[in-house]
Amino acid sequence: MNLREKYNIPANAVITIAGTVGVGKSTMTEALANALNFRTSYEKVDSNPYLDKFYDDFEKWSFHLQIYFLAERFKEQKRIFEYGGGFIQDRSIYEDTGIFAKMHYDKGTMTPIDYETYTNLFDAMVMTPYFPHPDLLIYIEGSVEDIIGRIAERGRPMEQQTDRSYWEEMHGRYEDWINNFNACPVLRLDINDYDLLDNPETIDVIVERVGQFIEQAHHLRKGE
Ligand SMILES: Nc1ncnc2c1ncn2[C@@H]1O[C@H](COP(=O)(O)OP(=O)(O)O)[C@@H](O)[C@H]1O
Ligand SMILES: Nc1ncnc2c1ncn2[C@H]1C[C@H](O)[C@@H](COP(=O)(O)O)O1
Repeated sequence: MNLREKYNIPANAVITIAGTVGVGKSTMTEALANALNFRTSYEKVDSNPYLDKFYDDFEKWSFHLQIYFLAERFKEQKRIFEYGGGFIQDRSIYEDTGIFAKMHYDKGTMTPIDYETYTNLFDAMVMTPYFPHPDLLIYIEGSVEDIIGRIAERGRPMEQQTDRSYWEEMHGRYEDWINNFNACPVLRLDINDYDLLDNPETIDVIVERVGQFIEQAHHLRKGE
């Protein structure tokens, strides 16, 4: 019996991994997908034609980048649907609007008109009964110090040149966002409670928690 069957995780489940930049989403996506024998949906960074430009000039490129991400994530959503689920998704579509677009609008690096156009498009595409929400969102959290340390260690040049206050602001926004998030069930994981790099077997405990959580959420939905 494989891990997925052992912990009763449906073969068509869709699990999305959320959390601030550098917290460990891609690492978790890979480990969980391997453990469950699921497909992955990664956020591609190297082939993104706007990301470098955006980090150089937020005001000029924030709208273009959000539209690009929305299109990419929607294409991925379609792919997941076509396969009939069984996916681990690196970052949720909800963070694009709830964190990034809103933060740039609030900070004045996205104009009110652009923000309105973007949110109208987002709501028309995503916030409808026709858009399937994930079965579970795994939210990874950690201290701002640890996360900034990981961003530095990973060393993407565009992120290195970005002021520390950007990551601090984002970290605070994530806490508020997740406390009010209700589009699907949420399992919270603290980065101090597991270590996929030095102890890859800790994924077993995470899979067990995912199984229990999906089962619980299922019973809650049925009112049992
Ligand atoms: N458990 C861990 N312990 C220490 N470093 C980690 C751990 N998980 C991920 N990292 C490191 O943190 C950095 C960011 O991880 P990554 O998975 O790329 O984050 P994200 O996808 O959330 O931006 C990478 O350098 C990665 O190797
Ligand atoms: N919607 C977004 N707006 C601005 N920047 C974004 C958005 N989604 C992702 N990003 C950036 C943040 C990071 O620099 C890279 C990749 O994110 P990561 O959390 O490391 O997977 O893209």
